[in-house]
Amino acid sequence: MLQAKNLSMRYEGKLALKNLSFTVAPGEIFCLLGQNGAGKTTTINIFLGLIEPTSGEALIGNSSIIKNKSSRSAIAYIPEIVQLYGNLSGLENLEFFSRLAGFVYSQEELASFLQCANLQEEAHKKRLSTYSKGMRQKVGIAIALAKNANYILMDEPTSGLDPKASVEFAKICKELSTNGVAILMATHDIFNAVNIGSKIGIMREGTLVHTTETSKISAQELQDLYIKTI
Ligand SMILES: Nc1ncnc2c1ncn2[C@@H]1O[C@H](COP(=O)(O)OP(=O)(O)OP(=O)(O)O)[C@@H](O)[C@H]1O
Repeated sequence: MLQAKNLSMRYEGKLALKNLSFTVAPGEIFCLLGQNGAGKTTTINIFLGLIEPTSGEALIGNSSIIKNKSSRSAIAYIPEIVQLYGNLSGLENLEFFSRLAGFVYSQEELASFLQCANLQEEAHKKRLSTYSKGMRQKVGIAIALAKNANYILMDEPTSGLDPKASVEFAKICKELSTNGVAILMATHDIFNAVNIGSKIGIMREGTLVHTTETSKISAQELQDLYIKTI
């Protein structure tokens, strides 16, 4: 389980997170919504161990991200634009990043991760520089699969994806969650949040002001609640 326990974060006098607490259990997809500056990326960056909270704790299982750096190996990260090597193919990028995480796979195994991430076979050996944003993201998902990550953090993963790519992305996220992966996703996309998430949190000025299960709310109701809240 991912757990935020009373997280606060102060940047040069500005309080960006105020006593933020939530959990993301295995199999859950928790989508964080909120205006620009609400604190979503700060939350993700704390779980990535990139910044240290001013107070409170970010836990993976029972391990503190700060105190136990090895706990980070269970995490994969999919940013808005997945950064990969443009002159390597999808397959070569996957091989490189898997090795970096300590996993050595055969070419067949690597291809099967790309297949699970829904990257069409004819693209596997093409240079990354020829890939669309959605295709890059699929390589990012394949890397998460190859790392055997129990936790995946995502920051604006659907921004700029066309509707078909978003639907495919939602499907893969749901498959991952069915396999027990816990996903924490920051997004501005209300429709995708309802579609992908199992739980939604609305943040305002560093606090979580609403948490709801997606089964209990429609996209229209969520939009109304969001507008009322922020
Ligand atoms: N490195 C930093 N130094 C100072 N202030 C920062 C820093 N990073 C973020 N902030 C401030 O912290 C607050 C939260 O920012 P954060 O990026 O977490 O918001 P967000 O919800 O992810 O926004 P967006 O939707 O625009 O990505 C903002 O007021 C921002 O200006």
